[in-house]
Amino acid sequence: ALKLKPDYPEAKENFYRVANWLVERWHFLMLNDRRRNHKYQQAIQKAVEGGCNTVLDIGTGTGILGMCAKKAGAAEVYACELSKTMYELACEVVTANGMNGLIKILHMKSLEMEVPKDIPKRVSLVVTETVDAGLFGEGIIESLIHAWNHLLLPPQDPSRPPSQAGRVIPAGATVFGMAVQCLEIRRHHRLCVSEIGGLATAAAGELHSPVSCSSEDDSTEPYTTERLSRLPGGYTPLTEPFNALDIDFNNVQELEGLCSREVSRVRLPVTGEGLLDALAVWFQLHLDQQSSLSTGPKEDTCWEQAIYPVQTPHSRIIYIRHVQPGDELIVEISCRDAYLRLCSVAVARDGREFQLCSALACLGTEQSSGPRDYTMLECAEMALLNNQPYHDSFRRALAKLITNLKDARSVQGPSQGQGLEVMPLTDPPSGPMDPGPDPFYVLDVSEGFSVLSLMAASQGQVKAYSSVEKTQHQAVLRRLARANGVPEEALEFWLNQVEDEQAVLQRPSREKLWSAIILDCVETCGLVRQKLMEKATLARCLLEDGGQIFPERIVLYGMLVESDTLLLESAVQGQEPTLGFNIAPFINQFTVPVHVFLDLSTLQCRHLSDSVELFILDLMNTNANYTNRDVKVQASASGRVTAVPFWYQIHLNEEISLSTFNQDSHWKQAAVVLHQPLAVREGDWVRLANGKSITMTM
Ligand SMILES: CCc1ccncc1CNCCCCSC[C@H]1O[C@@H](n2ccc3c(N)ncnc32)[C@H](O)[C@@H]1O
Repeated sequence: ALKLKPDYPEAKENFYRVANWLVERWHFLMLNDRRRNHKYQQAIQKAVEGGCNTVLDIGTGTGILGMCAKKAGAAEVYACELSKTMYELACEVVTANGMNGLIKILHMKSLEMEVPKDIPKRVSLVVTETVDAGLFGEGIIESLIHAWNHLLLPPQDPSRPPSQAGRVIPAGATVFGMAVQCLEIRRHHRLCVSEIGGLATAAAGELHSPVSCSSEDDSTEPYTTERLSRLPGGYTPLTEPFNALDIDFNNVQELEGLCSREVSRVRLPVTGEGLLDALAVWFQLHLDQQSSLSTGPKEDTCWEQAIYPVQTPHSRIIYIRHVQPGDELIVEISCRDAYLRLCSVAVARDGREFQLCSALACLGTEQSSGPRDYTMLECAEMALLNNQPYHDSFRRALAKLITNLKDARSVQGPSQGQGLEVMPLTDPPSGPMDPGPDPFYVLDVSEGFSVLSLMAASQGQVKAYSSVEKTQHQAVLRRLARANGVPEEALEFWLNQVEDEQAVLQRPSREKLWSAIILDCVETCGLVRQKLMEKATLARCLLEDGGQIFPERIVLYGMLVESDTLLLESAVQGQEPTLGFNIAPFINQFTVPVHVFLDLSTLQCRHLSDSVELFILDLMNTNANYTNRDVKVQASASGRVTAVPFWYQIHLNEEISLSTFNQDSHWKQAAVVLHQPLAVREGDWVRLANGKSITMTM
């Protein structure tokens, strides 16, 4: 589609989504990390000069480590890469750097490689950086066990010359952990509020995010990742960093023993007072005896840390999770199924131990007894639930609308049917029950878990339709309804009755129209949802007189910033960071101009302008939109504009609006990163021409 109509916005947006998916953002960070590249190059050079002259690069990515080995003088260099996109890219890069035919690149996973099928004989050196923030997440343990058993010469020992011995770079790793208090982490993993939008939340029961060490079901992952140094609101260390694990990649017995190693327990003196929200984990990668790379929160490293949220039964959360100096935190460390698992199992105080989570559960040894006693919400759904201003704004806007409609009715009497024949989705209540005043019909088409329909139903005289689909989530809403005195029949689940989303926007019953339709406009990542305007246009036709869609208007704001951080995450900055190898033009094909999931409040950047209104999406009458309005922005300081971050003011009605850029917001922000930074002097005017997705022409 892009070739046919290059400026077709939808296709462009989809291409960027695909590019984002094909090549992970860390490739840019890694290749721009000149220190990391230089350290690997030094270690490889030393090994090759020390006699390792046959090399295998596992997970070559763009091929940079393989090329280091070749350049260091290795006789034979092999590389393997499991991603097709990266494999093809590595072939181009190696050729462009004059090493075509000198490095044999295989499109396969190292575990499938055999001697002599894929490489003629065992190699004396394996180099790899197949690690993620939790160290083992890219399968390095499994890869190295296989490499030692099938691809590497036997390890160094005095009886053999170095050229006949095998070794690995990195030589090993030291894993550190630290207990932290951090509100930003807490609000993504547990319910922190006892009331939202006028609804008491206790009846919701246990709510957990899908990040947990203890539960067996595969819908969870043991850890999530965060850049601790960039989290809004920061974090408070509750213990000193502790050594969680040491691993020697040159000792295959140790590698094989890792997964069967019994669980180790550490007792950590609590050194700070606060709520125990999570364990943060990072590591030092020892490339060889002399040099190492660290992913710690204090380093000015670009890497994230692994985060193990403390999942404690809500009932016991308060007095146990609040720790203070003098307490001891007991943590279990295990490597079940090749993932590093850390679990805070108990707090020791005055000689007694208070369990945080059932120790057995931490090991997943106890079979999950019966249906789990909690409900799983995505992290973004949990953060939304904790966003009180969001729910209060909706509650006030809904109340205002219902009041206006009641007043209008008392003036003109009950609204007559429009007489239009439509496919009835739910017949109005029939039978002896007193018809009472006609209810107001409210439809919530939010994505994912949303309590807005229940908030509408709790206004009274409202029949609310929720688009919540999962039975577990519907059960939570029903429990909340009962606990908050909302009659059962005031809340219906819509998607169970209709086959497709299009039908969702049909009329509630034979002759009724909707009083309000709640749309979900902005994705958590910071972008407007696709097809929003089409949905709004359809929804508007289904409103009764005086009815409203929420929000009625979205205003997009942006500003000019100078941010090296965003540049380093978006494109390789020339040949210098990549040891002089010509890699940038190849990997930069996958640069995407729009960066999402940003925490703009903590992004290192210089503001080069005030925030300005970029464009308006008027959902109540689409033809009022300025789709390609030009905006002029005046530079408030001199510098290089590298990006235009943007966010939204969501207007529910004339008086009530909420921003997607504030500390309670569950939304992250997005930014357009310029292809070429633009030098500006204070006072310069910059023209931002924006189409559907903001493009920058200056
Ligand atoms: C301080 C390092 C650091 C710390 C914290 N966070 C990130 C980093 C940076 N490292 C990220 C690399 C992570 C991705 S691994 C790099 C490339 O290797 C490929 N692969 C992975 C396993 C594998 C295999 N067995 N056989 C062949 N290919 C394999 C992947 O397809 C990927 O393209």
